[in-house]
Amino acid sequence: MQLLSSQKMFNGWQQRYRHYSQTNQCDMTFSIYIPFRVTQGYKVPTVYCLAGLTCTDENFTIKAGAQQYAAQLGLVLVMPDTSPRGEDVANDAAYDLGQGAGFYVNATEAPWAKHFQMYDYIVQELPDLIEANFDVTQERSLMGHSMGGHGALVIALRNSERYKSVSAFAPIVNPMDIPWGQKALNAYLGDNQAAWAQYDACHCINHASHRLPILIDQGTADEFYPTQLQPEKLVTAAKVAGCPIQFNLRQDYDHSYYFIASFVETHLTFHAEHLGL
Ligand SMILES: N[C@@H](CCC(=O)N[C@@H](CSC=O)C(=O)NCC(=O)O)C(=O)O
Repeated sequence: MQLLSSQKMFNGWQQRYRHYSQTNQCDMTFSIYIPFRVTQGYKVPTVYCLAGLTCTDENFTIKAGAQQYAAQLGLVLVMPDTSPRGEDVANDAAYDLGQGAGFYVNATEAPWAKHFQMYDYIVQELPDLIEANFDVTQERSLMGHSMGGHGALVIALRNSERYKSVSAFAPIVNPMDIPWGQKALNAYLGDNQAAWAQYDACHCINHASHRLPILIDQGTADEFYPTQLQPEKLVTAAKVAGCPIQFNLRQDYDHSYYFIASFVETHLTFHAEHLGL
């Protein structure tokens, strides 16, 4: 791992690293917030924060205002990139496919399959790297925004023994049924609907072996709410599946990081409680 930057923040450290990813076959960058408690010699749990379309590891890091709460609660925050990147990595001119739009899937189709293995990267390679190199426990939670909310929900529901809780801001919950999802799943997985279903939270929730707690916040003024997000579909599916879900509709909030910053304390407190802090 190569340290790219390190700044003191709320008595802890905000850092950025680059490392070679065996899973994605290219260099990957992530950001991490390490609270003061770790510098005192304690191991603490980790919350992985997955960002949305067009984002890097820096959007959540810079705009969400999460570090002050992570410092108070004693949580490490890990902000991964949203896709593999580089000149040798496939891309598309559109903002919703290719670099910056990995959709947290393991691509099976050319030209994406060689590098776009973001599901395995987030589930296995990145936690292995974090847990080998930082003073964290193996207790983890996931949160995400929009495409990152989709990633957080799918990964937590499919690997519910690995996570204590999952939360999302304005998540895509039923990608098989909305334009962003149909475009990405078709490109990355071909037209195999069974493969698509493995990356659709409304389907995955029926197979979740543990009933892990879910928190979702959605702004009513979000331009993507009616067409791309529709989180109520997951609320209905969760109730049928018997999964505990808390859904907050937030009046007049939009899709931006101003919305996330307004409720990030609530989400981190939710995770801290389920992580036993
Ligand atoms: N049309 C926009 C779309 C990009 C966008 O809104 N990205 C969101 C996530 S949307 C779902 O995953 C985002 O988080 N943007 C970055 C930010 O810092 O706000 C465009 O013009 O690109």
